[in-house]
Amino acid sequence: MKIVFYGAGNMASAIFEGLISSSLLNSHDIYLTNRSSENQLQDYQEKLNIRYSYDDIELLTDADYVFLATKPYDFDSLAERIKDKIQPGNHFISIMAGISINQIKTKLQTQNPIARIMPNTNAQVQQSVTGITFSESFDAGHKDELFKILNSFGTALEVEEDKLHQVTAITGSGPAFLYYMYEQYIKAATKMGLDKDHVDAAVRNLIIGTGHMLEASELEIEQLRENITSKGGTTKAGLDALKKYPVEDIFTDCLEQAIKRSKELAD
Ligand SMILES: NC(=O)C1=CN([C@@H]2O[C@H](COP(=O)(O)OP(=O)(O)OC[C@H]3O[C@@H](n4cnc5c(N)ncnc54)[C@H](OP(=O)(O)O)[C@@H]3O)[C@@H](O)[C@H]2O)C=CC1
Ligand SMILES: O=C(O)[C@@H]1CCC=N1
Repeated sequence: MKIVFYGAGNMASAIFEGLISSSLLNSHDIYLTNRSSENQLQDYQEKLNIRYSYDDIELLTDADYVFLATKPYDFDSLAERIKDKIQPGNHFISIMAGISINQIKTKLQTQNPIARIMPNTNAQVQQSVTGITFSESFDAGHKDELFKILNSFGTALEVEEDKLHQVTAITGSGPAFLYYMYEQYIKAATKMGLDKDHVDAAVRNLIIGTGHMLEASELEIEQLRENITSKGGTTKAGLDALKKYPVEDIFTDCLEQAIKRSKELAD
């Protein structure tokens, strides 16, 4: 199999690093290119043994899956770069937020199969939650094969194309929203009289351990929380303080704004 990444930035690298670690593919199945940051490609060649090129004919010839992994606003220049060099067997996989299959089809001037995916950077540790939607021309055999590829770096779920806006906000951007909360928790914790480095390490372990509990336990999240909350105890005191703030409203606003921006990018 030959997989090409147009764009080797934060999201693409999480995917190809996750793919290689999963051992579904080996590094020689993957080719990278970007706009101009050749030093990055050289680093990946040295570190992961992945080949790179700026020759689009070499890249696209015999490529089964071609990941479109630029920022949405760079897609026009990418489309100009490759539209005359597309090969019949190329299946395009866009990770770009907002840009529709129809827009991709029009800009690339192609009838080749196109899928849109919305992964997240947890792909790097094979834990991406990935939404996927297909163009009509994507046949069943290639759909199955692509699901195998996506499931090797997490869990893929097919959704209607117009639902990708929600997926983008909830799980695509989601890690950033959670990281932001953790940052605030660490900032607050460092005011409690402990050494900053210790707090940082302790909270990282707290987050990792809590994630493992979610994975291992069959209990609802609410029940897991209640199991920690003793009557008249410290947790209840802290939670009562937290409940004075409209936490759900804050996250509703956060997700609505992210969905709105995804729709704006589509326009
Ligand atoms: N970051 C995330 O968590 C997620 C991102 N996404 C989507 O992934 C896409 C990429 O985001 P991210 O990885 O963060 O962005 P980065 O800025 O980290 O990477 C963008 C990459 O695109 C390359 N590029 C730009 N123009 C061209 C071109 N004309 N030809 C080839 N390569 C080009 C850049 O190359 P160079 O360095 O040489 O300029 C760079 O390698 C976005 O569309 C985003 O919506 C989706 C889900 C999650
Ligand atoms: O911020 C963004 O637009 C991209 C899409 C999802 C995560 N990062």
